Amino acid sequence: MSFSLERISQRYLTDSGEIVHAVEDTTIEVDTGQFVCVVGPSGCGKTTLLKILAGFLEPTGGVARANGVPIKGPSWERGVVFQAANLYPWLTARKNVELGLKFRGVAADIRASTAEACLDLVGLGGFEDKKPYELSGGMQQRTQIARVLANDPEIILMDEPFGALDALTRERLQMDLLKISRERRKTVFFITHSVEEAIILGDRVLVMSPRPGRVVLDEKVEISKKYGRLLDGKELRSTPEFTQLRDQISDTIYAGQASAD
Ligand SMILES: Nc1ncnc2c1ncn2[C@@H]1O[C@H](COP(=O)(O)OP(=O)(O)OP(=O)(O)O)[C@@H](O)[C@H]1O
Repeated sequence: MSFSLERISQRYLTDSGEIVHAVEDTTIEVDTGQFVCVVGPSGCGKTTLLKILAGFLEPTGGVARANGVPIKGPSWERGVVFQAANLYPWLTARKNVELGLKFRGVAADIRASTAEACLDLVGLGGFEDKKPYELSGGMQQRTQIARVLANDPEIILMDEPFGALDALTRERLQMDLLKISRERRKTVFFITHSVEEAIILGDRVLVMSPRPGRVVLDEKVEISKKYGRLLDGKELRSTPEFTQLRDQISDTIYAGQASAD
């Protein structure tokens, strides 16, 4: 499923009566199966765009569409993964993953087999009956991803999903996510503060300016294509193309920050 943000602007009215101009006239078009990463300074409106795509927020200007249809509210077709896993502590991993299907009235046996398959997919086979407190942070995050995958969304919206994880777990989850999104041809909108993570995961990296946020750089990542196969994170990082792109993206972020100061 493709999606688009067309001339989106977002102004928030704060409790103190101040108007915060978070996003300004931003247009982004993303094709089915594309993995788009968004980077930019804190407060530039990344989460705002994700909330609009999720249907949690109606923009004050412009229109968001999924497959050409205006987004009017949340939908199972668009799954959201946040930085914190937000699992229900009294439910097992399996029951947490089943929850969305339960709300949709899916039969118990199908719920159970779907949850099992999704937990297996994220490497949590054997942990189905553990409660969140019995799982590590990385495992909880895997459970959250399994919960979203169980709904089989066409679009996955991810807000710093690996930000709180240690480097090793983060790298493992990055590779798992890449594999799953490619195999299942999901369209992914992925927010991160890590320029390296954006290049490793993205087919495309968008850089946003400081508030009011706009897209100031939109770069295709074609390093693996050039080498004729999918490179893993370590291989990718050691190519000159990676270093060049990382510097270009970082320079764009810093230049935007410097002009905002
Ligand atoms: N509900 C709200 N009411 C008022 N202001 C808000 C609201 N939500 C966000 N903002 C403001 O809008 C701006 C953009 O916020 P947003 O969370 O989209 O940025 P972000 O790029 O995701 O930031 P970060 O990288 O720190 O998560 C910020 O200045 C924020 O304070």
